[in-house]
Amino acid sequence: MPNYQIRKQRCILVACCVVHNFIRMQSRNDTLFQQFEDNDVDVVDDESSGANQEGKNMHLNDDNVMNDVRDHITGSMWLDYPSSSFDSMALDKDCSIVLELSESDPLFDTKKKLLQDKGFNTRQQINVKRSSDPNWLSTSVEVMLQIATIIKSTEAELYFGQDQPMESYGPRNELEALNSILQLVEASFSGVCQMQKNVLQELHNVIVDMICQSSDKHRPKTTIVEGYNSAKEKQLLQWGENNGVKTRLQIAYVEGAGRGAIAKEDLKVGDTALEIPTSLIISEELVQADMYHALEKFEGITPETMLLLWSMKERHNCNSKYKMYFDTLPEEFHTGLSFGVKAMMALGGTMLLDEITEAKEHLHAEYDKLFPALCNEHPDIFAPELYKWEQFLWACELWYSNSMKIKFPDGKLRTCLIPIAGFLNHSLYPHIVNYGRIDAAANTLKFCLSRSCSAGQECCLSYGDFSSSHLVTFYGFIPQGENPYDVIQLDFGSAQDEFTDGSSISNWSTHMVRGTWFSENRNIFYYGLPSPLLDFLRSAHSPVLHTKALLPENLKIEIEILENLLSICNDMMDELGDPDLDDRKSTNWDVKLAVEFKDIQRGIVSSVLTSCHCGLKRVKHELSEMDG
Ligand SMILES: C[S@@+](CC[C@H](N)C(=O)[O-])C[C@H]1O[C@@H](n2cnc3c(N)ncnc32)[C@H](O)[C@@H]1O
Repeated sequence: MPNYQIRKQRCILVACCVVHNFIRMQSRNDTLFQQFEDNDVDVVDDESSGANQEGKNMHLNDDNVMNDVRDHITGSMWLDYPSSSFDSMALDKDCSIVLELSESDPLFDTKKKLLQDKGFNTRQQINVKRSSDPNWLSTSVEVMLQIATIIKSTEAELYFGQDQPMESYGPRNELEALNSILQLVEASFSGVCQMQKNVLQELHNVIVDMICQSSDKHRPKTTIVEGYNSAKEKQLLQWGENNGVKTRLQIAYVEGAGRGAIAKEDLKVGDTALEIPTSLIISEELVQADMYHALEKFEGITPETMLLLWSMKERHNCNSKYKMYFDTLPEEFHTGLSFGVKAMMALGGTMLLDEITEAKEHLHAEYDKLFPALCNEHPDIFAPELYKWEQFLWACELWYSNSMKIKFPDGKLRTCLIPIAGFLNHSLYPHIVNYGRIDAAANTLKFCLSRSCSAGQECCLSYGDFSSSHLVTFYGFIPQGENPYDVIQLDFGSAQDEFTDGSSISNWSTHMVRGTWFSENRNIFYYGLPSPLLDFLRSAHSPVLHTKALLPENLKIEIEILENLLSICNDMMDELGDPDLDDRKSTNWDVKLAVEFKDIQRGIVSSVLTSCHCGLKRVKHELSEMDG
């Protein structure tokens, strides 16, 4: 078990006759993702699990600075591996495509149920054959997309996607699903007859068109700041190119996001925007023998912690191979871990306050385990002036906000810093979603486009399916646009174990809400609210099987559960309080971020309140019609 666990969110006791006198409500943003991503890593590579790595895997070891707050809260930083779910997707001889849900998928049961509900099997063959139907190709792709969307979905996407159109799974999911099908089609070209090749080519074109259409819907505005002096960044690019980096990106200053990578030319789906030789990647191999031997005595110390301590020293080494890289790094990182008192106060009423507080406490405790012991025992290796708390925090912020987990050809996952790739910013509508695997043949790390990027446009990655609270804590920003991963988790305590509803697609162990603007189904029995939550509340009300028939007894239950949810959300709103005008006027980066975060939380809760009110109105109206 990880050594760092976020304390559960403060509880609000909600008077509720429905669930045995009370429901304990907690809201927490990140637990879900921690669970999911940790699983994701295990699925990608069993060999890389801590058990098989003799204490060298940062995910599963106990005493690790970087294993750390971020991982223990929500998994990795830029973790973005192609999921194993599609490993068995294959094109058979008859030119039909087989999509298969991997049994090792951590959400196998939930996805299987959902696939079956939609009339698919976990191994589904789709015939791609010409027919008299003029839409034969797009129809096939639509079917594949439906299956791929489910296979590629995260827990939150499944939770909120139930009883919603497939588009509600979000743009990242859609992009990943389409690209997965595309990769399969591309991989199938060799060894097939010309007729099949023609079909595959047409299929390829249809998928690329769909990706382009989806991209046109989601074009976030980025403003490039003119006149930005990027001498250091240019030098780093030059150094990279001299050492084998191939790039079709240049560095510019992007309003609100610092430096970013801009396409130098039009880039198409599948193009490689950036290619970094493995020899330039900063990974655990760089920790010198003397430092390694001094550190290995610390029980459970991981390669990631060693590397972090290495980077604290290396940044001051004038002869470092990575001097140009270190020179481009900021003197200060503005992540949640550096929030001052005012910003923390501005976060009052949110879970983020607790999360950042605990993250800081954890880092302090980790620092105290290592220092001053290391400086006293090995002053030649750990010069005290390089290992002060502030420098340690700087290094933690560097690794949290700039590292990537990379899978190497030996099958191991390593946490790395990647010069130049470190300029890529995150987007909810990313251009690059699959990265993180060294191409063994080329011995490089490639960043290939999952959607096109025009010359002059910023090219962005997906760092992961992160909530704003995670992004604020470890990266220090809130992304542009509506973040579908901004969820508020509701913990109903023991009531949750007691009232699981067998009729839902899965017995969800956690319940949550997010902005109801993402939802399209506002009918009675749905209200724009997540079905698993409503089903849970209904079962808690009475354990009999509930139907969605418009009957007075059902509508009375609807009124009770909506009033119950209203009460929970009203309490949450009270906790958040009114916006503080002084905070709003503040020009401090951290207070501004805290205010923005709190506004997002208010927006989510307020949307749920509105949905409950509208739902209640409709149900009461329907009931009065029946009575009349
Ligand atoms: C890997 S670095 C990307 C390069 C960074 N912009 C720079 O100037 O060095 C990650 C950091 O970039 C910033 N960043 C990334 N994506 C962002 C976004 N969508 N909006 C605002 N800031 C972003 C955050 O400060 C984050 O900690």
